[in-house]
Amino acid sequence: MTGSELSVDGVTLTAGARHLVRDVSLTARPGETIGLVGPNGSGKSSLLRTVYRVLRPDAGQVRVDGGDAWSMPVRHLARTVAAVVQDSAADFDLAVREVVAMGRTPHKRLLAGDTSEDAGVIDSALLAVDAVHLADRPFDRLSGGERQRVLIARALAQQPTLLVLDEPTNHLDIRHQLSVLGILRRLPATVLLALHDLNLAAYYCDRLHVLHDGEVTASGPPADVLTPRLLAEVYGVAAEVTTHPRTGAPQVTFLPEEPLS
Ligand SMILES: Nc1ncnc2c1ncn2[C@@H]1O[C@H](COP(=O)(O)OP(=O)(O)OP(=O)(O)O)[C@@H](O)[C@H]1O
Repeated sequence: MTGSELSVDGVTLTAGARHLVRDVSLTARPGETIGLVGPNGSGKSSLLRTVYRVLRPDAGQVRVDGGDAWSMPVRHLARTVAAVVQDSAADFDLAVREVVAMGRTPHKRLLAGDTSEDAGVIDSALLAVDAVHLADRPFDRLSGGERQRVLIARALAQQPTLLVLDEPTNHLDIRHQLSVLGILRRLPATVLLALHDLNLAAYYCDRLHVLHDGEVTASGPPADVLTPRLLAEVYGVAAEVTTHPRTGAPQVTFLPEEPLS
């Protein structure tokens, strides 16, 4: 598995008279982990939808390895881009292993069964998200965090070169948040993910893009982007940013408006 080059050039997305995303440009180089951060309603999910081809931009272009993502044959797109979306309505009447096996579909001929290679990829994906013990359980009876891990395993089994994830740590306990983000960071694939937790974004992402009211207001390495000034402007909160003495990553401490006592 290698990484794709992603280039979002001047993408604008509207709904009626509203701009959900306005003239957004960003890049992800092969193998980079790129974080999209910003307040609720700032346009993160909408922008991601233009990348994994659910919402067509009104203007601008999404290019993957130089080709227009919106002109690619569907099968080629499915072999290239995998998406893990928020609260997907995935009430599959399937066992967990079958859900993960769906990730292999773009690599197979119609109605072909699983090869031993497919089985190995599925096993590795289940192991990566700590879900081997769930393999035979019905997907629709899992907890929110277990489902999320299985959907991430399905995306890993797809072996994409570009992985797009909307709040992948949603529902996950802290151990699984750290392990999933560690796995994503180490993948050779290029990863674009929306995250709310700025400290996790700072630690695991090579670069961040900050969205505010549908526009990118800052881009760069986390230490350059996550400044008290930007956090005040974009989120309207006071914060202190230090460099963590052990991880070397920026660490954001939010300062409540009023002391508790
Ligand atoms: N189909 C739609 N029609 C109209 N408005 C929409 C539509 N989809 C999203 N919006 C609005 O667009 C804005 C951006 O939404 P989006 O879901 O992209 O934000 P977000 O940054 O992902 O937010 P969150 O952090 O809450 O998940 C919001 O104000 C939302 O209400």
